[in-house]
Amino acid sequence: MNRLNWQRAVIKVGSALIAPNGDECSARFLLALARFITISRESGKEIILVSSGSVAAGRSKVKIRHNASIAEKQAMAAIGQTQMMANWQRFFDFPCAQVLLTADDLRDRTRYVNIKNTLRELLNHNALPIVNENDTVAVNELKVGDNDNLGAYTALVAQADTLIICSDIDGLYTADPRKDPDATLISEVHNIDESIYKLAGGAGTSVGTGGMRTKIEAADKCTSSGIQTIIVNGRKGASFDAMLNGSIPGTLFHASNSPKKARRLWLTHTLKTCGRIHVDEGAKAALVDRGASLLPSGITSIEGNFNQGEAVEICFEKQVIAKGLALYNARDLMLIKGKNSQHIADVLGYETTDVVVHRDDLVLL
Ligand SMILES: Nc1ncnc2c1ncn2[C@@H]1O[C@H](COP(=O)(O)OP(=O)(O)O)[C@@H](O)[C@H]1O
Ligand SMILES: N[C@@H](CCC(=O)OP(=O)(O)O)C(=O)O
Repeated sequence: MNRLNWQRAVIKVGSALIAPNGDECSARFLLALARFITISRESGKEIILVSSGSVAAGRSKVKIRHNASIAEKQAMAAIGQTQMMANWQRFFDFPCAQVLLTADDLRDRTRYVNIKNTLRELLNHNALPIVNENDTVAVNELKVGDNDNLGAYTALVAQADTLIICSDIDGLYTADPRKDPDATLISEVHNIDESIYKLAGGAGTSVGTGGMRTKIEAADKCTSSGIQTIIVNGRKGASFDAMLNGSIPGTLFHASNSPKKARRLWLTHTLKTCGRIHVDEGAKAALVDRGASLLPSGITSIEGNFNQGEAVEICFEKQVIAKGLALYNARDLMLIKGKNSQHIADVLGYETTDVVVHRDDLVLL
């Protein structure tokens, strides 16, 4: 029997739970989930929500007599998004924070780093980040397109260890149970291959966009990066009671590695380095002995012309001691090297963070 073990989760909630009638938000299926979020947070766990439902929530406010055009759907999203956020906020005493993203934001290195920093800061300040696609600007070419995959990207950028997809079905079945009465629930998946993808039909409900295929795609992205993925039935309060007790009520997609190990492998072997940061003895000791982040004060020189978010080698006396993602580009680092972090804004006119390489993005070699 698998036990649920997690510390930082992204919880994806589908339109079918937010707006079960296809228009207007409802508390009906969210109370049990809100309780799960509150209790989990009280026990020290971190949660980021990825919430669908803006189009469904705004549907009744945009009167149409035909199939909705893209602009009409974008208008529905603009109206529904604020309702969806307000609907969430009424369950919690802590602040809900709206984060609207497009695929373009996730592809752009600088924006990716900014998203990551913002999510980290929101969690540090005890807020509940609620992510959705920025539907009013995301035309087809710029779209992630469905919130299951957006949930996976969010889990990756937030370095979560778990993605929980709350749907209107108990988990992954051997076939779409709405069409095949003999379909049975699959409680765990160790390896996502073509045979798993073949089990999924198309989009399930009229308000949802993804169906089971996009949930498998999301699980595929996450598990290969060390993030376990669970599909549960968010319509059943019992699903959340079970998870609070450490059980897994739906389908568990096992992670191929621990997130730390997967990230270490990715940082060490997959990422191409674009430059070098040379550090002094104090910075080396901080990194190696204390597992600290790299501050500008310990930097002695810069090599190469790397951008923010690119991988660099960190060297002490010409030896590579670590590899990590730079939070400032080479040009700006030349200006702040050797300086105390509190002077970054004075020198550059802006400050993204007070560290140059965060310890989460750093691997010792
Ligand atoms: N093999 C399968 N197992 C479970 N559900 C499936 C399967 N294939 C297709 N589906 C459909 O996927 C639906 C869930 O997707 P969707 O309606 O997009 O939900 P959500 O709004 O939660 O994202 C189910 O209701 C079901 O009809
Ligand atoms: N951004 C869209 C999400 C659409 C979507 O993926 O819906 P779902 O399949 O219910 O998760 C919205 O808020 O309506």
